[in-house]
Order: sequence, then structure tokens, then C-alpha cells
Amino acid sequence: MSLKVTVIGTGYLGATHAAGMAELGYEVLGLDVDAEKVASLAAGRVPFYEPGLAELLTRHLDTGRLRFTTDYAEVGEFGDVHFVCVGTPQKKGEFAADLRYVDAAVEALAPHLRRPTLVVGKSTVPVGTAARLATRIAELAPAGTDAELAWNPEFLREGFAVQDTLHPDRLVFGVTSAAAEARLREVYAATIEAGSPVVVTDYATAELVKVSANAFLSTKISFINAMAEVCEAAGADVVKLSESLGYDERIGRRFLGAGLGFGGGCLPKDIRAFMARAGELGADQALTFLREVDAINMRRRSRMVDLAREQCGGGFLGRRITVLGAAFKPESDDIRDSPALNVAAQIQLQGGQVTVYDPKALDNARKMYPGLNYAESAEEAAEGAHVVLHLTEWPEFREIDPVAFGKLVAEQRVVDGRNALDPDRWRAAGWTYRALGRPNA
Ligand SMILES: NC(=O)c1ccc[n+]([C@@H]2O[C@H](COP(=O)([O-])OP(=O)(O)OC[C@H]3O[C@@H](n4cnc5c(N)ncnc54)[C@H](O)[C@@H]3O)[C@@H](O)[C@H]2O)c1
Ligand SMILES: O=c1ccn([C@@H]2O[C@H](COP(=O)(O)OP(=O)(O)O[C@H]3O[C@H](CO)[C@@H](O)[C@H](O)[C@H]3O)[C@@H](O)[C@H]2O)c(=O)[nH]1
Repeated sequence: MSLKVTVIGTGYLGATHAAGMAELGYEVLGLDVDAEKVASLAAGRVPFYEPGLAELLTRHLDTGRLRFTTDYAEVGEFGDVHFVCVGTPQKKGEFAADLRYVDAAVEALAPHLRRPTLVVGKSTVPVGTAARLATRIAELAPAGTDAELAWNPEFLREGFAVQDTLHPDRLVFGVTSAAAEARLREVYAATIEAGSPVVVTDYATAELVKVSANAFLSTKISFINAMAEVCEAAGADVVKLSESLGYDERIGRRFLGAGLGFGGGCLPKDIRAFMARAGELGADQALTFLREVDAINMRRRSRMVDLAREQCGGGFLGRRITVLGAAFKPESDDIRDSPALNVAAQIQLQGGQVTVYDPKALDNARKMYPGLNYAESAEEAAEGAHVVLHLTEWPEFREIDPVAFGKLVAEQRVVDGRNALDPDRWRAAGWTYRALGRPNA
């Protein structure tokens, strides 16, 4: 009989994981405490934008392999394997991760476990969490239930979540028994067969792989952005510098894109939680460099505001500013810690009249930043602008015809926060083109 899998927490990670598990052939029950989200998923509507996910979801609602609920008793009854995918955001006013949702999920699930089961943590957590949760499960699971915990961190990227879920570049299994390892190998048999390597290790290492991967990626981005600061001071070109570095295979070109820096629901909060946890463990010195990584990243945002102000003639009062992009990166509608919206809000606070356009993230942006103006197209956003800021590199912004666009604005000034537009094309159309870390023409 085929395995029955549950997925607890059906946000960006969980909804994709649930659909991915159904694609692998399992019967899947997704649970969320957000009844609206559950109703939406059950009706075949993905409550966020993720390419390819809607198709996968509707396919498996149709095959009958995928269902959703808000009822923990049903989940406990149903599942052989339970994946925990709830959020672990940054605590308000602190660096540490807020573990209340993970704790609540385990507390709610464990009393309903009914037979030998494996609970598998996928959320990103501070090292030591799994060991603590394993003890909690042992305390709360009904007597005689052979319930175990494993930690199987997730490395998917938003915008590529379906592909990354079905073809992960590695699987990490943090386990305390051969039986748990065997169960995970069974769950992921097709993925392993298709070539994804498996690393079997203890809880602590599995938890640390995840946060150290995100620390490395953040460091790579802040490294190139630090080089951008030096390039700017020296009149050099960070795009050419990055290209040249990337040809060295030991360095590699990926995640060397200089610009406005990293945002989103993962990298910023994960490096901060990592520093906080290292501090608790007495290893804070090991991660002091991450403070600098964070600081370099945040400086990108203020530098962008400065450049925009410069282009507005020294102040924002009475100036119209077009912001292209609201999502923290293209191919996503996620605006968590979005650098684009952070810059837009700073400029608005300083008296600028900001109009934002994004192909997918307008609804989310309107809810979180109701004070900004929004437009339904790049062209509408550009009407009468004194400066255009390109802050999220959606492909459609690269397609803009700078000649036609130039007729809409009050002044032809563009600041490219993602080094993704072609400076020659914009300059040839009469625009003043500025970018972070690139020389002026
Ligand atoms: N988004 C990503 O790309 C990604 C990738 C890898 C890892 N992660 C990690 O995965 C976790 C989830 O991230 P996300 O982006 O999917 O967050 P999210 O906010 O989109 O989703 C979390 C979901 O958990 C639900 N939830 C909260 N408490 C619950 C409870 N007690 N029981 C059941 N459901 C509950 C929320 O309603 C929400 O739908 C985080 O730890 C994150 O760091 C995220
Ligand atoms: O060269 C680059 C690459 C990325 N970014 C920015 O970095 C941020 C994060 O991008 P990305 O890593 O592609 O997005 P996420 O979906 O947040 O994925 C990261 O965070 C996830 C959650 O932990 C992990 O699973 C993924 O492996 C990890 O890449 C975005 O703001 C990007 O604009 C740059 O500034 N320059």
C-alpha cells in the first residue's frame, strides 16, 4: 500500500511540498491553521504566485491524491509520515527565530499520532531544536505509539520551487535511527533514483547545513556588493568585475549579482537567527562576519535612496518617483523584507511621491504598504516621473522600450538597482542611466 504523507503548514514551502509528494505518487493531506488558505488550496487556487504550482495542485486534486484540512485529529489518523513546514520568522525586535509555530504544530500533532510514524521537520530552525522537539514528541505521543523525529531541511528557491522540490540538488537526513533513515529513503526513492545525492547525519548537523548554506549565499552576495562600494569609489565597474571573477570555477558566477542586495523570507532572518543561536552556544565570535554581511546588505538600500535623491536634484519634495518591482525577487509575489518596497517606503517618508508597479506582487504590497501609490503597468507608473528606479529584475522590465518610455516621464533618469538593464540602450534613447557600483557615462 502506498505511503500516506501529511504536510503541516501549507505556505510557500508546505503547499509546494504537498503537491510534490502527490506527484511522487503518495496520498497527501495538507494541514494549515489558516482556514482561508486551506479552502483556497482545496479549490485549486494557490494563494501565492509560484510558477508551475497551480498546475501541479489541480492535477493532484483531480487524481484525488491531494487533500487539505484544518483538523489535526484527521492528520494524526491519516499519516505514516508527517512533514512539518510551518513558519519560523524573526522575533520582533530580536535577531532570534520565533519558534512558536513549530512548537505549536508539534504540540498539536503529537497527541493525535496513532501508529508507528515519522515526524519530519523541514522548517528552518536553530540548531538544537530537533533534539528538543524529539523529547516533546516522546512525552506527548500516546503510549505505545512508536513515533520518531527526523530533520530534513529544505533548500528550494521561490520562483523555482516546483523544480527544486522534484529535483533537489541534495537531500539531507538528520536521524537518530536506521529505521528513520530507511523511511526517508523510501519516501524519496524516486528522487534518489533520479540522482539527488543523500547525506545522512545527526540532527544538529542537518539543522546547521541549512543555515550555513544561507549564510554562505548571503556572504557571496554581500561580498560582491562590498566590491560594488569599492568600484563606486574607484570609478570601476562591478558588473565586469563580477563577470571576470565568475570565470574562475572555484568562485563561480552564481550569486555574484551586485545590486540592491538580498531580501525575502529566508536569507535575512536566517543569518540573524544563526548569529543569535551561535551567541547562545558561546560561539558568537565565529559568526561576527555575518553582522558585516547584514550591514553591507542594508547599506545597499540606503545607497539606493541616496542615488535616487541625487537624481531628483537633492531632495524628494514635489518629485514623482517610479518604482519598478515590489517582490523581493522576480518570479515571486513574496514581499517579505523586500528591498524594493523598503526603498520605496523610505523615499515616501522623505516626501517623495512614489508609484510602484510589479507584475505579481501588487496585492501583497498594497496590504503591507497601503500608503504607497500603485499602478497597473510600468507605463502607468512612469507617467510624469522625475526618476525611474528599477528595483526587482522582472524580465518584462528588460523588454521596456526606452524611447517610448522616455515620452511618458517628466525627466529621463533611471537608476538600475539590479544591474539588469542595458545601459547603452537607455543612454542611446537619451536617458541618464545610473547604477550601483558602475561608473557614470
Ligand atoms: N519559502 C521558502 O522558499 C523556503 C525554503 C526553504 C525553507 N523555508 C522554511 O520553511 C518554513 C516555512 O516557510 P514559508 O516561506 O513556507 O512560510 P509561510 O509563512 O509561507 O507558511 C507557513 C505556514 O504555516 C502555517 N502555520 C502556522 N502555524 C501553524 C500551526 N501551528 N499548524 C499548522 N500550520 C501553521 C501558516 O498559516 C502558514 O500558512 C520556514 O522555516 C522557512 O524558513 C522556506
Ligand atoms: O546574485 C544574487 C542572487 C540573489 N540576490 C538576492 O538574494 C535574495 C534571495 O534570492 P534567492 O536565494 O534566489 O531566493 P530565496 O527563494 O529566498 O531562496 C533562498 O532561501 C531559501 C529559504 O531558506 C533557500 O531554501 C534557498 O536555497 C535560498 O537560495 C533575493 O532578494 C535576490 O534578489 C542578489 O542580490 N544577488
